[in-house]
Amino acid sequence: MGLAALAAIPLAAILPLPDFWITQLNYIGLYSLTCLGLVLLTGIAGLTSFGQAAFVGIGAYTTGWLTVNLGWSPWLTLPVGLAITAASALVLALVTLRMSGHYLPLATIAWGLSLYYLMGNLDALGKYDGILGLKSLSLFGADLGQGRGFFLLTWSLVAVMAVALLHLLDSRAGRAMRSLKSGALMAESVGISTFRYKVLIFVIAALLACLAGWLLAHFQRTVNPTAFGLKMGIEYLFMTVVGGVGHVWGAIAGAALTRLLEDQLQVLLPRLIGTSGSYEVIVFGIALVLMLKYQPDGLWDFVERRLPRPPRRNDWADAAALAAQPRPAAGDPVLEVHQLRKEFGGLVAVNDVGFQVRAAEIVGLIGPNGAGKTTTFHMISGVLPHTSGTVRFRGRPIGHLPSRQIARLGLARTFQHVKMIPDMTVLENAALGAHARGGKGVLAAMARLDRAEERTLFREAQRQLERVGMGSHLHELAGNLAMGQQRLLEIARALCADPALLLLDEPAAGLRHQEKRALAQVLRQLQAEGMTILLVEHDMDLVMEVCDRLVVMEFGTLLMEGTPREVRQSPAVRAAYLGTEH
Ligand SMILES: Nc1ncnc2c1ncn2[C@@H]1O[C@H](COP(=O)(O)OP(=O)(O)OP(=O)(O)O)[C@@H](O)[C@H]1O
Repeated sequence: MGLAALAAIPLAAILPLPDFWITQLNYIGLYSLTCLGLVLLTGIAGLTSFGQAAFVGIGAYTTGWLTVNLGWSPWLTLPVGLAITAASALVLALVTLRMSGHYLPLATIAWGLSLYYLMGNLDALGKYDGILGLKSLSLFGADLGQGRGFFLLTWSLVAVMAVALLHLLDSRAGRAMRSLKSGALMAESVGISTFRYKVLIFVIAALLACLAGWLLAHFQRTVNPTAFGLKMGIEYLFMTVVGGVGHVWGAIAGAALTRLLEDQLQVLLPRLIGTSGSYEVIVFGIALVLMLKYQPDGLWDFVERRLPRPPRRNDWADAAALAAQPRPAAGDPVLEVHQLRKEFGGLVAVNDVGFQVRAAEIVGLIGPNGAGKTTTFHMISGVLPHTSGTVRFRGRPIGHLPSRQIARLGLARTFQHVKMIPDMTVLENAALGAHARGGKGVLAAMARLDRAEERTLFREAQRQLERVGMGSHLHELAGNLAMGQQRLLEIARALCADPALLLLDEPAAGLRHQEKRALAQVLRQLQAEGMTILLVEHDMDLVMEVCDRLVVMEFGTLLMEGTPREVRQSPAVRAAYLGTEH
């Protein structure tokens, strides 16, 4: 589709379209570039920005000032504009992206407003009159003007950027980006630095806006603050939402629909109403409300749901295997928990608990509801900081490390409430688990230089899915899976990390009898292959069947440790489960 779009551009340029339509298409192309950034920022990463127009302004003013005052070639001003944009976006991202909830959109509004007033008040930038007399772009001596030449350049850039973003989203880095909207917990647990990816996305979106600004300045041959204010920032977001904020092609659909509708309404509405005025704004407002109610995922989502979704072509069957970590020798201590404590205010959720897990052992952490099992899991895996105590993984203290670093050391986990990306396929979800075993970044992905690594990641994902009996679901959307299958997918994702220790939080919850039998089989098979497993589980049949040892907790404290037989015979454990005194 991307290549078809690229090929269609020269064709469109030679069509006998009136100049008016070429101008319209040029505006649509310019808006599309900024909207492409917003797809990544808002649609993929879930970060709302009203400040994109300010980055368009940086691109436009940089080239305006340098070409008019210093006589630079516009082609030299582009890297300068991109550098200024990257630096300012980086600073803004570092300051704002740790903010949660409404604070980020508010910060982008503040950014948009302050840049607008800065541009409008600086003498050097011509205050509110702006900079006049820019030259149009020329390439190899040919003036690109405002017509077909400019059309070719702008739409080539739009197509290249759209294809680059499509490539990016279908890559290791892209999967990490697509995982951001579901919260940081799962992504960090597979070794992804969510903050780093958010910053990257913010900078990419700003660079796309800057590129649009550079083009716009030479298209309009004048630069003034109106085109870069908050109103325009809101309009870019509006276009993207209408087009389909989660889809690359939605950016172009939104820009086209908005521009064409705006233009038609500006002519039609005053005729219908009988007086002139900006009535199109009111119609847009109503349209947006209706759109958000009836088609919240935008125009392109409506189109895409009607397009066939061919399964990914399997090109990884003969890919090389990923390098694996050396396994600890059977019997070596893999996990040592000592005097681990967690206080939530006055509540002691985990009270100086200690136990060990040795290599190739399956240990069950059991206890009644609220005993502190999940909290213990969270502390071991770095999700929650502990109040006191130590955790050692393969002899190394890990208590102070964030979860993504613990994951990278070889500790993988699943969650009590399954965490997967519903609109990614089962295969892609599992491949997320192997994130830390790959290294290709954003640029390699955009240029499709990551295919060899991608094949190794998918080969591993398929292998692990087959290992847990999910080999026939590779291309299904994870959101369509039954609960039991989702849990197996989480286990496969954890296995993709090549862990030395697997923490499974209630893996049998929601599974049917047959699925539980299959799970027990998988766990025993993993153990036979040398895997070490610590699991929290309420299903006593499963626990008694697969575990070598059990650690029993009650009210945050360690009640007893022993073999399943010893635990089954313990009056204290029975009393704890029945809720009687012991
Ligand atoms: N973030 C939190 N803030 C305050 N209290 C918490 C928090 N998380 C857990 N708790 C409390 O800590 C105690 C232990 O909870 P935890 O979820 O670890 O138990 P659990 O053994 O995993 O229970 P279950 O089997 O029901 O999942 C409970 O009393 C719970 O209410």
